[in-house]
Amino acid sequence: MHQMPPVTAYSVDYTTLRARFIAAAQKAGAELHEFRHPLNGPRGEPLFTDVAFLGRRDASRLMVLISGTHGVEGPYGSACQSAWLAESCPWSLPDDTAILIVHLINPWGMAWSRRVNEDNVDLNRNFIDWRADPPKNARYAELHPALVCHEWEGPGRNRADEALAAAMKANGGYAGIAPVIEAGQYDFPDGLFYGGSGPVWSNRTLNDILATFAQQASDVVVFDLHTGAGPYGYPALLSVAENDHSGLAWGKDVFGPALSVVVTGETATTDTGIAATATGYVSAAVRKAMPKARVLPLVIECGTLEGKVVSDAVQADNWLHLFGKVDSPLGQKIKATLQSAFIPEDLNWQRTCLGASLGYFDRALAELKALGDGVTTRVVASAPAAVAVAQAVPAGPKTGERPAVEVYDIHKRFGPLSVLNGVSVSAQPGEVVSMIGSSGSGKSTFLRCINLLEQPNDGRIVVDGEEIKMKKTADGGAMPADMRQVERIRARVGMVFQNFNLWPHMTVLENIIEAPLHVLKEGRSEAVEHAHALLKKVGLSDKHAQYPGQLSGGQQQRAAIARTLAMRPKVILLDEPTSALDPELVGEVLLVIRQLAEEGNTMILVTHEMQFAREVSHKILFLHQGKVEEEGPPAELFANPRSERLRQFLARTL
Ligand SMILES: Nc1ncnc2c1ncn2[C@@H]1O[C@H](COP(=O)(O)OP(=O)(O)OP(=O)(O)O)[C@@H](O)[C@H]1O
Repeated sequence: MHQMPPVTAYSVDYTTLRARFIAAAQKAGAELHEFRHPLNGPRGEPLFTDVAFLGRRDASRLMVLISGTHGVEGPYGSACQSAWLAESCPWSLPDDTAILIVHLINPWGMAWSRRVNEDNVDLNRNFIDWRADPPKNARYAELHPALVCHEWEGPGRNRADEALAAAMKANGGYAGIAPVIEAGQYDFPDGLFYGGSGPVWSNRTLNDILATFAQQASDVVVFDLHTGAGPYGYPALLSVAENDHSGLAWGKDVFGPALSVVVTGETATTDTGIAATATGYVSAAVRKAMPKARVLPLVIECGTLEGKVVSDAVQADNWLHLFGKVDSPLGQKIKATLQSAFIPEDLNWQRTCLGASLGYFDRALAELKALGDGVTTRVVASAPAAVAVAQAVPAGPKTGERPAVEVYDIHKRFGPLSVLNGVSVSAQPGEVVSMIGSSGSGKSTFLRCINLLEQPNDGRIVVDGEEIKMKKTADGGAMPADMRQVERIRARVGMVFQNFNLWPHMTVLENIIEAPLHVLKEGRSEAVEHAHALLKKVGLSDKHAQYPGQLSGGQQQRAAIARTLAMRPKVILLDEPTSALDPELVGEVLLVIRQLAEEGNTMILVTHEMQFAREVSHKILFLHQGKVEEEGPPAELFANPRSERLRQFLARTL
């Protein structure tokens, strides 16, 4: 369904996006309305926020899609809106379900390629309660002179850069000052993340639109479509809220572990890449605008470049509009840098983000329709693997069944170095356990001990109810007693390595069928058929005849995952599966792993991708110096770390 989205390359031109959107909306039979912005675009073109409405105005179930809150991110949201409208034509909605699409709510920012609006306001800081005093951000005031310097280069700029570098050093890097900068501020109209001095045009217009089209609804799912935070090419599903509310439980019910909830607050933290310290989000606005409805506000956030790189691009753009000339060569360079920080000119990124987002839309719409049918089992057509993220009922551990794997009290020494000092873990069928911890804490060694790629010196390992027999060694340690049993059990434990470990002299297909043919003794045609199905699942149908050297790292890792799945493992061990990849290839692999989680595979994952671990895991183990220092469900462990060591680790990595 979403493997080849109709729009393959995003346009970054306002007029083109608008024309595409209107054409798609008309073809879909939507009711169209336009809201004229008071200012024009850079070529004098008039600017509008457009609204497409599908379904009956009195429908009680409503889905809302908002694009372009941060203008320059608009091409992604607009492409999603147009593609979804076009793809599902002709639309047939049940009487009681409607769709409201708000196209480019900050059209000025989109047309001028700015994240902010015409008043330098970050719209996602503007939806505060303007009857009260805006929040204070004293720490931003200290940083402001370093962030907003009138010189592009020269002594003043050097001093500003040095001051910023010193602030970063004192706070543990950019991650230490980002929560202050991105919290938003209401005192410096020329500053970054400025929230404004009152409701801006886009704020008022969104509220007008919701007052006109959304008042009748009682169950509402809202998507606000963003780019620029999180791992490259990974569209994360978030819900941002100042406090708990009924929509969040609904969201968890619908999307399960795929949904991360970001609870905001002055000192709140999150590993999602967005600012938990900020207020005034669109998510708050939509809830306020529909006080009687159950509203699930969602944000899709498609990761691009590192936080500091994106922030530098935003800072340069701020300088350009305050002190520079947009049409100078330097101005054009700054604009191009900003655009590529939010909309990478990378078809793979664009397709992945588009396809995954349409999957989320499908999922939400199916939920709304199911409410009306009184259907309790949620079913939605599944999208193809590499981009399918929004599945039916989210999987979870099957309690009451025999654990898929149990490991007790593992010890491992390398000569004098004691690497594991009694580590235990168990995973129920369908459970995803992630192991996190500093480099050298023993995570990989532990994983390798589970399938005896390393021989533990002590401990017990039980896979699918069968315990690996161990015998004592002369030095008082232990080793497997029966290598044939080890081989048999190993065949039930899949392993995905950091460096893929594909055979370079075999094609992708040969790599996948090799073990099923020789270890499982499957017939060739059965193995080949299964391999093709798995290649389809990981989005590599067309690569079966290629050699690993002809594939990108991300494709090789997806092929390696298909090879692991070919053995129909009881448990899959993944050892830092994305850490050897270029940043732009991480997202595609994470999406495949997330799909495996959602399909109910049992997995033990070693990873440094904290946000991802939080999303997909049912349980997280924090390892420190070869011991489990802390373990628990991700929400608890990340929000309330009990040990100082975990607190420090999270502060360093988030
Ligand atoms: N084969 C080996 N021989 C000797 N020492 C080893 C061996 N394998 C691992 N070690 C040591 O064991 C310790 C734990 O390594 P391990 O790779 O398990 O850590 P980790 O937590 O996975 O780290 P990272 O996150 O950097 O991958 C390290 O000090 C490492 O140098």
